[in-house]
Amino acid sequence: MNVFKAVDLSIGYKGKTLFTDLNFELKTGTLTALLGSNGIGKSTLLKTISGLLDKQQGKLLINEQNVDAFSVHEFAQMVSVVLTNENVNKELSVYELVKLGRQPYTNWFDKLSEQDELLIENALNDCEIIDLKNRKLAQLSDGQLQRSLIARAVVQDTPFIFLDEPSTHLDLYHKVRLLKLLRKLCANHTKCILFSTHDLDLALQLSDEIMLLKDEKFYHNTTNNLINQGVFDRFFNTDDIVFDKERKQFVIL
Ligand SMILES: Nc1ncnc2c1ncn2[C@@H]1O[C@H](COP(=O)(O)OP(=O)(O)OP(=O)(O)O)[C@@H](O)[C@H]1O
Repeated sequence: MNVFKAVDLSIGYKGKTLFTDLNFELKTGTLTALLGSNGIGKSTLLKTISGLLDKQQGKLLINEQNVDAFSVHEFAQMVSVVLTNENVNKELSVYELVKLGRQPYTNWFDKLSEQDELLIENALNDCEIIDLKNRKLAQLSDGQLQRSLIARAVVQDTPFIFLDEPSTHLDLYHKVRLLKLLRKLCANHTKCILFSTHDLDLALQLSDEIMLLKDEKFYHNTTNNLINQGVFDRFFNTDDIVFDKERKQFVIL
Protein backbone atom coordinates (compact mmCIF):
# COMPACT_ATOMS: atom_id res chain seq x y z
CA MET A 1 0.00 0.00 0.00
CA ASN A 2 1.18 3.54 -0.80
CA VAL A 3 0.41 6.41 1.55
CA PHE A 4 0.41 10.13 0.83
CA LYS A 5 0.55 12.17 3.99
CA ALA A 6 0.20 15.87 4.76
CA VAL A 7 1.61 17.02 8.09
CA ASP A 8 0.71 20.43 9.53
CA LEU A 9 0.20 21.73 6.02
CA SER A 10 -0.68 25.37 5.41
CA ILE A 11 -1.94 26.44 2.00
CA GLY A 12 -2.53 29.79 0.38
CA TYR A 13 -0.97 32.57 -1.63
CA LYS A 14 1.45 35.38 -0.89
CA GLY A 15 -0.08 37.45 1.88
CA LYS A 16 -3.11 35.16 2.17
CA THR A 17 -3.36 31.89 4.08
CA LEU A 18 -6.44 29.78 3.34
CA PHE A 19 -5.99 26.79 5.67
CA THR A 20 -3.44 25.91 8.34
CA ASP A 21 -2.48 22.70 10.13
CA LEU A 22 -4.02 20.29 7.66
CA ASN A 23 -3.21 16.72 8.58
CA PHE A 24 -4.39 13.84 6.46
CA GLU A 25 -3.48 10.52 4.93
CA LEU A 26 -4.53 9.20 1.54
CA LYS A 27 -4.07 5.49 0.93
CA THR A 28 -4.15 3.41 -2.23
CA GLY A 29 -7.48 1.65 -2.54
CA THR A 30 -9.56 4.70 -1.69
CA LEU A 31 -11.53 7.15 -3.76
CA THR A 32 -11.83 10.49 -1.98
CA ALA A 33 -13.99 13.44 -3.01
CA LEU A 34 -12.86 16.94 -2.08
CA LEU A 35 -15.88 19.13 -1.41
CA GLY A 36 -16.41 22.75 -0.51
CA SER A 37 -18.06 25.89 -1.79
CA ASN A 38 -16.72 28.08 -4.60
CA GLY A 39 -13.49 29.85 -3.71
CA ILE A 40 -12.88 27.98 -0.45
CA GLY A 41 -9.53 26.49 -1.53
CA LYS A 42 -10.05 23.08 -3.19
CA SER A 43 -7.90 23.85 -6.25
CA THR A 44 -5.30 25.47 -4.03
CA LEU A 45 -5.08 22.31 -1.93
CA LEU A 46 -4.85 20.07 -5.01
CA LYS A 47 -2.18 22.25 -6.62
CA THR A 48 -0.19 22.35 -3.39
CA ILE A 49 -0.15 18.61 -2.84
CA SER A 50 0.67 18.14 -6.54
CA GLY A 51 3.75 20.32 -6.14
CA LEU A 52 2.45 22.97 -8.55
CA LEU A 53 2.08 25.57 -5.83
CA ASP A 54 4.46 26.16 -2.92
CA LYS A 55 3.14 25.06 0.43
CA GLN A 56 3.27 27.75 3.08
CA GLN A 57 4.20 25.38 5.86
CA GLY A 58 4.29 21.72 6.76
CA LYS A 59 5.43 18.55 5.09
CA LEU A 60 4.21 16.26 2.34
CA LEU A 61 5.30 12.66 2.54
CA ILE A 62 4.92 9.69 0.22
CA ASN A 63 5.54 6.41 2.03
CA GLU A 64 7.17 8.45 4.82
CA GLN A 65 9.63 10.09 2.41
CA ASN A 66 9.56 13.86 2.16
CA VAL A 67 8.48 14.77 -1.37
CA ASP A 68 10.85 17.77 -1.33
CA ALA A 69 13.62 15.22 -1.82
CA PHE A 70 11.99 13.71 -4.93
CA SER A 71 13.23 14.66 -8.38
CA VAL A 72 10.58 15.90 -10.85
CA HIS A 73 10.89 12.54 -12.57
CA GLU A 74 10.42 10.54 -9.36
CA PHE A 75 7.44 12.64 -8.33
CA ALA A 76 5.85 12.16 -11.77
CA GLN A 77 6.02 8.41 -11.25
CA MET A 78 4.05 8.73 -8.00
CA VAL A 79 1.53 11.53 -8.65
CA SER A 80 -0.46 12.50 -11.74
CA VAL A 81 -2.62 15.58 -11.91
CA VAL A 82 -5.43 16.94 -14.05
CA LEU A 83 -6.32 20.56 -13.47
CA THR A 84 -9.22 22.59 -14.79
CA ASN A 85 -8.38 24.87 -17.75
CA GLU A 86 -5.15 23.08 -18.50
CA ASN A 87 -3.09 24.66 -21.22
CA VAL A 88 -2.65 21.90 -23.74
CA ASN A 89 -1.52 22.14 -27.33
CA LYS A 90 -4.81 21.76 -29.20
CA GLU A 91 -2.93 20.64 -32.32
CA LEU A 92 -2.16 17.31 -30.64
CA SER A 93 -4.37 14.33 -31.34
CA VAL A 94 -6.11 12.52 -28.49
CA TYR A 95 -3.60 9.67 -28.85
CA GLU A 96 -0.64 12.08 -28.73
CA LEU A 97 -2.00 13.75 -25.59
CA VAL A 98 -2.64 10.48 -23.81
CA LYS A 99 0.80 9.20 -24.83
CA LEU A 100 2.38 12.13 -22.95
CA GLY A 101 1.37 10.33 -19.78
CA ARG A 102 4.11 7.77 -20.48
CA GLN A 103 6.82 10.45 -20.61
CA PRO A 104 8.10 9.83 -17.06
CA TYR A 105 8.94 6.29 -18.21
CA THR A 106 9.96 6.52 -21.86
CA ASN A 107 13.51 6.96 -23.05
CA TRP A 108 15.12 9.94 -24.76
CA PHE A 109 13.74 8.92 -28.12
CA ASP A 110 10.20 8.75 -26.82
CA LYS A 111 9.99 5.10 -27.79
CA LEU A 112 6.97 3.28 -26.44
CA SER A 113 7.13 -0.35 -25.42
CA GLU A 114 4.37 -2.85 -26.16
CA GLN A 115 3.37 -2.51 -22.53
CA ASP A 116 3.09 1.29 -22.95
CA GLU A 117 0.91 0.85 -26.03
CA LEU A 118 -1.32 -1.58 -24.16
CA LEU A 119 -1.75 0.83 -21.25
CA ILE A 120 -2.69 3.61 -23.68
CA GLU A 121 -5.16 1.39 -25.51
CA ASN A 122 -6.80 0.36 -22.21
CA ALA A 123 -7.05 3.94 -20.98
CA LEU A 124 -8.60 5.08 -24.29
CA ASN A 125 -11.14 2.28 -23.94
CA ASP A 126 -11.84 2.88 -20.24
CA CYS A 127 -12.34 6.61 -20.78
CA GLU A 128 -14.51 5.87 -23.82
CA ILE A 129 -12.45 7.94 -26.25
CA ILE A 130 -11.03 5.16 -28.40
CA ASP A 131 -13.09 6.34 -31.38
CA LEU A 132 -11.60 9.82 -31.01
CA LYS A 133 -8.02 8.56 -30.93
CA ASN A 134 -6.91 10.42 -34.07
CA ARG A 135 -9.03 13.53 -33.58
CA LYS A 136 -7.25 16.85 -32.84
CA LEU A 137 -7.93 18.27 -29.37
CA ALA A 138 -9.20 21.46 -31.03
CA GLN A 139 -12.06 19.40 -32.46
CA LEU A 140 -13.27 17.92 -29.17
CA SER A 141 -16.14 18.91 -26.95
CA ASP A 142 -15.22 20.04 -23.41
CA GLY A 143 -16.33 16.68 -22.02
CA GLN A 144 -14.30 14.72 -24.57
CA LEU A 145 -11.22 16.83 -23.79
CA GLN A 146 -11.80 16.25 -20.09
CA ARG A 147 -11.89 12.48 -20.60
CA SER A 148 -8.73 12.64 -22.73
CA LEU A 149 -6.89 14.47 -19.94
CA ILE A 150 -8.05 11.84 -17.47
CA ALA A 151 -6.81 9.09 -19.80
CA ARG A 152 -3.40 10.82 -19.82
CA ALA A 153 -3.36 10.66 -16.01
CA VAL A 154 -4.41 7.01 -16.10
CA VAL A 155 -1.56 6.02 -18.42
CA GLN A 156 0.90 7.89 -16.22
CA ASP A 157 0.14 4.90 -14.02
CA THR A 158 0.91 6.52 -10.68
CA PRO A 159 -0.38 5.33 -7.30
CA PHE A 160 -1.83 8.81 -6.66
CA ILE A 161 -4.11 10.71 -9.04
CA PHE A 162 -5.34 14.19 -8.17
CA LEU A 163 -8.15 15.60 -10.31
CA ASP A 164 -9.63 19.08 -10.13
CA GLU A 165 -13.33 18.99 -11.01
CA PRO A 166 -13.07 16.09 -13.49
CA SER A 167 -16.85 15.81 -13.88
CA THR A 168 -17.46 19.47 -14.70
CA HIS A 169 -18.11 19.28 -18.42
CA LEU A 170 -19.73 15.87 -18.42
CA ASP A 171 -23.39 14.96 -18.80
CA LEU A 172 -24.95 12.76 -16.13
CA TYR A 173 -24.25 9.54 -18.07
CA HIS A 174 -20.56 10.39 -18.43
CA LYS A 175 -20.32 11.70 -14.84
CA VAL A 176 -21.53 8.35 -13.55
CA ARG A 177 -19.28 6.44 -15.98
CA LEU A 178 -16.29 8.53 -14.91
CA LEU A 179 -16.89 8.06 -11.19
CA LYS A 180 -17.37 4.35 -11.69
CA LEU A 181 -14.10 4.24 -13.62
CA LEU A 182 -12.34 6.11 -10.80
CA ARG A 183 -13.87 3.65 -8.33
CA LYS A 184 -12.66 0.73 -10.41
CA LEU A 185 -9.12 2.13 -10.55
CA CYS A 186 -9.11 2.45 -6.76
CA ALA A 187 -10.90 -0.79 -6.03
CA ASN A 188 -8.07 -3.04 -7.21
CA HIS A 189 -5.99 -1.29 -4.54
CA THR A 190 -3.38 0.03 -6.89
CA LYS A 191 -4.54 3.65 -6.92
CA CYS A 192 -5.60 6.42 -4.64
CA ILE A 193 -7.69 9.12 -6.28
CA LEU A 194 -8.57 12.50 -4.82
CA PHE A 195 -10.94 14.60 -6.92
CA SER A 196 -12.67 17.89 -6.27
CA THR A 197 -16.27 18.22 -7.30
CA HIS A 198 -19.51 20.13 -6.91
CA ASP A 199 -21.50 16.99 -7.75
CA LEU A 200 -22.33 16.32 -4.12
CA ASP A 201 -24.89 13.56 -4.60
CA LEU A 202 -22.62 11.55 -6.87
CA ALA A 203 -19.62 12.10 -4.62
CA LEU A 204 -21.53 10.99 -1.54
CA GLN A 205 -22.89 7.90 -3.23
CA LEU A 206 -19.69 6.75 -4.93
CA SER A 207 -16.71 7.90 -2.80
CA ASP A 208 -15.15 5.94 0.04
CA GLU A 209 -13.97 9.07 1.81
CA ILE A 210 -14.77 12.76 1.81
CA MET A 211 -12.55 15.74 2.42
CA LEU A 212 -14.59 18.80 3.16
CA LEU A 213 -13.49 22.41 3.46
CA LYS A 214 -16.17 24.39 5.24
CA ASP A 215 -16.24 27.50 7.41
CA GLU A 216 -12.45 27.42 7.88
CA LYS A 217 -12.71 23.83 9.10
CA PHE A 218 -11.26 20.73 7.48
CA TYR A 219 -13.03 17.37 7.68
CA HIS A 220 -11.68 14.07 6.40
CA ASN A 221 -13.35 10.78 7.14
CA THR A 222 -15.24 7.96 5.51
CA THR A 223 -18.35 9.14 3.72
CA ASN A 224 -20.60 7.19 6.07
CA ASN A 225 -18.94 8.55 9.20
CA LEU A 226 -19.31 12.15 8.03
CA ILE A 227 -22.96 11.53 7.10
CA ASN A 228 -23.61 9.98 10.52
CA GLN A 229 -21.87 12.89 12.24
CA GLY A 230 -24.45 15.17 10.59
CA VAL A 231 -21.84 17.17 8.70
CA PHE A 232 -24.12 17.47 5.66
CA ASP A 233 -27.30 18.29 7.56
CA ARG A 234 -26.61 22.04 7.46
CA PHE A 235 -24.37 21.99 4.42
CA PHE A 236 -25.96 24.95 2.73
CA ASN A 237 -26.87 28.01 4.76
CA THR A 238 -30.49 27.82 3.72
CA ASP A 239 -33.65 25.95 4.68
CA ASP A 240 -34.40 25.36 1.00
CA ILE A 241 -31.94 22.48 0.60
CA VAL A 242 -31.95 19.58 3.07
CA PHE A 243 -29.96 16.38 3.21
CA ASP A 244 -31.68 13.00 3.01
CA LYS A 245 -29.37 10.68 4.97
CA GLU A 246 -30.93 7.46 3.76
CA ARG A 247 -30.56 8.26 0.09
CA LYS A 248 -27.33 10.25 0.53
CA GLN A 249 -28.93 13.01 -1.48
CA PHE A 250 -29.71 16.67 -1.20
CA VAL A 251 -33.38 17.52 -1.64
CA ILE A 252 -34.78 20.90 -2.68
CA LEU A 253 -37.85 21.83 -0.67
N1 LIG B 1 -3.06 32.87 -7.84
C1 LIG B 1 -3.81 33.30 -6.82
N2 LIG B 1 -3.38 34.32 -6.03
C2 LIG B 1 -4.11 34.76 -4.99
N3 LIG B 1 -5.31 34.25 -4.63
C3 LIG B 1 -5.78 33.23 -5.37
C4 LIG B 1 -5.07 32.71 -6.51
N4 LIG B 1 -5.79 31.70 -7.03
C5 LIG B 1 -6.91 31.59 -6.30
N5 LIG B 1 -6.91 32.50 -5.29
C6 LIG B 1 -7.93 32.69 -4.26
O1 LIG B 1 -7.83 31.62 -3.33
C7 LIG B 1 -9.12 31.23 -2.87
C8 LIG B 1 -9.33 29.76 -3.15
O2 LIG B 1 -9.39 29.53 -4.55
P1 LIG B 1 -9.53 28.07 -5.16
O3 LIG B 1 -9.44 28.21 -6.63
O4 LIG B 1 -8.58 27.17 -4.47
O5 LIG B 1 -11.02 27.69 -4.72
P2 LIG B 1 -11.93 26.45 -5.12
O6 LIG B 1 -12.45 25.88 -3.84
O7 LIG B 1 -11.19 25.54 -6.02
O8 LIG B 1 -13.13 27.16 -5.89
P3 LIG B 1 -14.11 26.71 -7.09
O9 LIG B 1 -15.03 25.68 -6.53
O10 LIG B 1 -14.81 27.97 -7.42
O11 LIG B 1 -13.24 26.20 -8.21
C9 LIG B 1 -10.12 32.13 -3.61
O12 LIG B 1 -10.47 33.19 -2.75
C10 LIG B 1 -9.34 32.62 -4.81
O13 LIG B 1 -9.80 33.89 -5.20
